[in-house]
Amino acid sequence: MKTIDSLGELRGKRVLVRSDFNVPLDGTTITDDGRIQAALPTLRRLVDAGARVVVTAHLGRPKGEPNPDFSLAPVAARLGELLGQDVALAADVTGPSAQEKVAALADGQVALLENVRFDARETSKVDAEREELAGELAALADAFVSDGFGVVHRKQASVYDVAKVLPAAAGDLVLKEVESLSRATTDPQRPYAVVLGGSKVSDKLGVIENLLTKADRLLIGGGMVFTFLAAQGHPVGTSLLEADQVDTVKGYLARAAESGVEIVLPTDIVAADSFAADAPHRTVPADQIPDGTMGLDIGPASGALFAARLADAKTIVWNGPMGVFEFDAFAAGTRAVAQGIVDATAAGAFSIVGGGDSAAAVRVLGFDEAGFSHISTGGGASLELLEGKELPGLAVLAD
Ligand SMILES: Nc1ncnc2c1ncn2[C@@H]1O[C@H](COP(=O)(O)OP(=O)(O)OP(=O)(O)O)[C@@H](O)[C@H]1O
Ligand SMILES: O=C(O)[C@H](O)COP(=O)(O)O
Repeated sequence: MKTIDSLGELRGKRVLVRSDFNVPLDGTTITDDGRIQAALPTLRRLVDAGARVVVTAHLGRPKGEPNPDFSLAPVAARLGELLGQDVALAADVTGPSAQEKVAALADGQVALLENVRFDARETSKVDAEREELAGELAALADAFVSDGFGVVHRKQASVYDVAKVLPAAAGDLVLKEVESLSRATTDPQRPYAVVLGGSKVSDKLGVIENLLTKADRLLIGGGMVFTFLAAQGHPVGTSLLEADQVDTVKGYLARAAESGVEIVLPTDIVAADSFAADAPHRTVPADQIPDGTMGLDIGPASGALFAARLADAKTIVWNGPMGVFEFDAFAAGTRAVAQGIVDATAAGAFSIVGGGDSAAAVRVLGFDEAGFSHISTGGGASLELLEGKELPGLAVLAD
């Protein structure tokens, strides 16, 4: 991929940077600023080079129109604190306010455009519509740096189309992510263990198909578990279940058995009466989830089992929390897996944590990031890379 060096002298040049500032918010408070921190090396490098930096990013999934709940204002404030300079926030994406903020930039200053998904053309499936927005973004800059790793799997105007119009390069975060993740895809050291959890079950079930040909062990937790338990004929109460995927999962189990891939499922589950922080709950055998209860975490025996199956692994990929870790009562499984990965890493494994919530869980639960080899800012993006798919936002940066 082309790098920032290929863009030549940057002093006085307007450089458009695509970052991924899709951070978790509680109202207007950022609960985990990991994605902003991860964007700093590229932004500081451009600032130090004297570029006039114009950042574009999205937050959440607003429906193609301005919505104050999805404003990047909290991000502009936090970014300003971290960079040690005021970051002006444009009130629009490419309109008069954006043009005015960009025109006012001095060398080494940074401005942020408002949530690019306030413009419906950003995510349009119609090429001409995305290209039109990309043209407007390009008019604000002389060069483009793609550094929002978490969105490079999206064929969107600010990720993909704009890179075709301006001289374009990959930022330092994108390069670092691709390099680290490729260690798990090209010739991983074995045993290679993948831990999957979270709630985007249908997205991630597809990944399993591909991983069955690559990994030695698949450890399944989080909301993913219940479709597996159902495939084994067990009751799952009111737990998260992809009923139409049960047959597919039966196929995965059969193929794993044939090909010698070990699928590790929880043996106990924390079953709650409702989806609430203070819901009454108890630990039950995984094959006996009582009617009317929902599994919100893997149980303590499963946490220990998962840690044991990670202990001798040499490559570990983890995506998706083991339970609803946002509630204390259901965080123990995620904590046990995180600790298991930290211990395996200390014993020499190469470990990757991917996914917005998984990375946030690591930090919120108090783990030192240095205990993992790589914490990816990408969820879907890192999984698609691990699957071996071509990512539009990377392909467009090819040298
Ligand atoms: N048993 C469960 N039932 C319901 N939700 C669960 C369960 N286990 C985990 N979750 C929820 O899954 C969510 C995270 O899932 P998700 O698939 O989005 O992971 P992620 O790490 O953010 O990856 P990505 O970046 O791809 O979204 C958390 O908010 C957590 O509460
Ligand atoms: O949070 C993410 O995974 C990225 O920011 C991409 O967001 P999206 O799934 O809404 O495209």
